[in-house]
Amino acid sequence: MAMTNSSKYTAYPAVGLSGRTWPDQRISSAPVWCSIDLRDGNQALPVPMSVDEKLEMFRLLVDIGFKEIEVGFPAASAVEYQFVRKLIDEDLIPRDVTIQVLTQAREHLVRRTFDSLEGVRNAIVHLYNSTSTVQRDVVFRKNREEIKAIAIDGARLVRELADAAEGSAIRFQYSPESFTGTELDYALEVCHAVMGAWGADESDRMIINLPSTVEMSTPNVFADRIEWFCRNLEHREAAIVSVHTHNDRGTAVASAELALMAGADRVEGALFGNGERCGNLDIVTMALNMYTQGVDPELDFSHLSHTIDVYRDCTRMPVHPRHPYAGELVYTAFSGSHQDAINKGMKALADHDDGVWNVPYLPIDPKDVGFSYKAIVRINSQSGKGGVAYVMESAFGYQIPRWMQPDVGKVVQNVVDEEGRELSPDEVRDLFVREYVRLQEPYALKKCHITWEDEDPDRNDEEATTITTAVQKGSHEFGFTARGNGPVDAFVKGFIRDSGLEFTVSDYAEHAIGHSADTLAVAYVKITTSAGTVSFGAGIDSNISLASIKAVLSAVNRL
Ligand SMILES: CC(=O)SCCNC(=O)CCNC(=O)[C@H](O)C(C)(C)COP(=O)(O)OP(=O)(O)OC[C@H]1O[C@@H](n2cnc3c(N)ncnc32)[C@H](O)[C@@H]1OP(=O)(O)O
Ligand SMILES: CC(C)C(=O)C(=O)O
Repeated sequence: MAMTNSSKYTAYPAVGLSGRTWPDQRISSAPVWCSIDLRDGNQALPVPMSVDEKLEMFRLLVDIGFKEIEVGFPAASAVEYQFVRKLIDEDLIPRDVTIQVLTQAREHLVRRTFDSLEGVRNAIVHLYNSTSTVQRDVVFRKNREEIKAIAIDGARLVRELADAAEGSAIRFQYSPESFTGTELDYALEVCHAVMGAWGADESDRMIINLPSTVEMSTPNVFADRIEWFCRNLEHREAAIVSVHTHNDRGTAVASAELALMAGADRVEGALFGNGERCGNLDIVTMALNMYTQGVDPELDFSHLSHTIDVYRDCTRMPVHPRHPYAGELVYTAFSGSHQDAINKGMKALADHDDGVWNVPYLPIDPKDVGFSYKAIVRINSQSGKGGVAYVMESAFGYQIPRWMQPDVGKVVQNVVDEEGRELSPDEVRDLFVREYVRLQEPYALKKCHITWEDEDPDRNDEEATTITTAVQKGSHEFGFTARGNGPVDAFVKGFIRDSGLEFTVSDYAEHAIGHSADTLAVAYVKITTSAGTVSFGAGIDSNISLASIKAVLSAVNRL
């Protein structure tokens, strides 16, 4: 059935903001971050966290560097209440961290919330009531004044209880919940009323948190709303403007980023975007977006796998393999042209590292978030020569020369096509060795002795090296002695003379693998027959001369 009912939805209204400034702004410093993993994240889980799981998550959030952490909705359940008590009773809150608790603007819930906070050093009490048109009409059946009165009554009670909480420094936060479904002027009116009830001023700033409880518009419209709100807020200096974006349209991060450009000071969100429905703003993504623009996010995600492990354990939620920065496939290229560019980019970086990360297809250095370069390139049927060369070099140290890469790429491509699966790095290496190195048919080198003549100004360089070999061909063994300008030249001359084959070595490269006593030499050759046929071979030996002779023989065997 086709989707023919779009007419039952209405378009979100534009703000009509003139002279908007946010499009020209840049995010140049970290906002105040508030983690809501233990509240909005938790309330959205099929199985909410236990007290122990909440504690494990709390410790992770502290380690990451959050200074404000919404730890729950203490009036909601025994676990929520007990967790707050545990943090306070067992003195588990670092001195530079402020816990935040959420409550509806309802008297019994506010009172219970304050009970949970008894003895706390610092806390933010976060009060909310829904102000949206639809909730006014269908949930509360109250008009604008009556809904505003809920907020004011709640705020007054919070002020009274906070004043009575001796020894505790309580700050205040108010959210006109469902802000995105609320007329802007009305949201502002309610926030002004709450500010008045709390007596917020520059020395005692309240947090006004503007949630896209349901994300309803493109991020630019949300940004317009935030800029409009900041412009029209009386006593802007008495408020910290915070945003709390949801991801119903898949743009929670963009909305929060544009909101910062539009004047917001603070951002609430959760690790990997956990939260109601399609989730909250993903703080990992937003922080790393800032980081990759050269801005210190003041949150530490340098051990992202540990963050993922704790998150999975506590929430029982997976992290999608394509999740920005964190998914297990986001640092991997399977496709040939990407692999080729990454291979060249990594090489360029190694050759002249000026401290600036600039590798194609990799917006962040995986090492900055604790991942290795191991899986940057993986080999399947979409892969190309550059990818194969990258795997061979990064995993095993083989520097396959550019002129040989297309041939090796084709060999690997044929196998992945045939097998219809990914090849592991070990399988790629084994295939290379099988195909180019370990070839004993039809010719196998049995013996090889090389001598050089002493330095002699009258010496003919063309004849300076003498080689004596024994070569097996099937059941027949033949040997030759030949002279040349080096071992390869001497071997080729003798071999051509005795085997009757006609070829020249048209390309040659060599390098060492490993260190000190374990060093091996690898040689690569391309030979071209008199008929124009080309063949590639490689040789490995602790002796570089033998490695190159073996490479020639491998290329001959592959003809
Ligand atoms: C957008 C957000 O994420 S907001 C956070 C939401 N989080 C949660 O809801 C999780 C925690 N909440 C809970 O555990 C429960 O809802 C509780 C314990 C807070 C309250 O539970 P209950 O009293 O059983 O009520 P319930 O949750 O069904 O709430 C609905 C009632 O609260 C009323 N209500 C909701 N908010 C308010 C408010 N600010 N002021 C007055 N009444 C309110 C509703 O109108 C409704 O009233 P009705 O019963 O007369 O129709
Ligand atoms: C309580 C508020 C901030 C909330 O969670 C929301 O509106 O999504």
